[in-house]
Amino acid sequence: MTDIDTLDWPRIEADLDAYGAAATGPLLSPEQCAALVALYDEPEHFRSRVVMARHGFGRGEYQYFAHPLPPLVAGMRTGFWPRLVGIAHRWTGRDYPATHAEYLERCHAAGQQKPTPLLLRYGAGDYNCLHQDLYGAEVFPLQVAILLSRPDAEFGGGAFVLTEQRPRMQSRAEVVPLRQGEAVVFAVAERPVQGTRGTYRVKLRHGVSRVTWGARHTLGVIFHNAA
Ligand SMILES: O=C(O)CCC(=O)C(=O)O
Ligand SMILES: [Fe+2]
Repeated sequence: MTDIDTLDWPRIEADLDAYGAAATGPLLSPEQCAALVALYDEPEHFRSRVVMARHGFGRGEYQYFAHPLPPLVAGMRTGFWPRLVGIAHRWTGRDYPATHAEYLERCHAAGQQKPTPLLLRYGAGDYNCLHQDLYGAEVFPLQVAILLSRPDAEFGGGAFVLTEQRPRMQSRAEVVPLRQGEAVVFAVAERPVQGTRGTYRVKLRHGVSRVTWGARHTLGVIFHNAA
């Protein structure tokens, strides 16, 4: 695994400000990716399973991790946190505590106790409709998704897609190509844009285009908990 602190943070931060999303470069090793994928078939790690077609969310399924989170998953939350709080503060004007553990206390006070990190599994024909991962009033504005499968070797299609809705304008789409073990950091729901007459906010949604063959797995890391 690459140390989160050694990722190219000036470039990631610049991409986040410009596009609302940034690929990190290599993060997890193929062995770590395989170990996370293997967890999917061990139900004791999870608090709930969602079959996307049943809710109109798309096609495919995912499971939310239960407490205690596997160390690698917990490490993604605590490791990314100090690198994201400055950006989140600039975007929202809110102050965030130095550690993710302290932020969880804020989530708990807001009635959001359930862990939100999740493992997603897509097969041929599956896709994830454009959405925002909001689970209550407490929202941390950035999240991370890590591709665990090898594109073009284990699956085809299945692009990570973001759309951005500017006020009174048509939507813009952004595709973030990822390698196995690479993460994308992206805006949960909105981001500020510097306009000529001050700052305005654009709405973002993310999803995954249709997987044309094979199996695609991702680890989703959301920093706020769920009600
Ligand atoms: O599978 C993906 O790439 C995206 C999953 C997702 O929606 C998320 O992590 O919030
Ligand atoms: Fe999502």
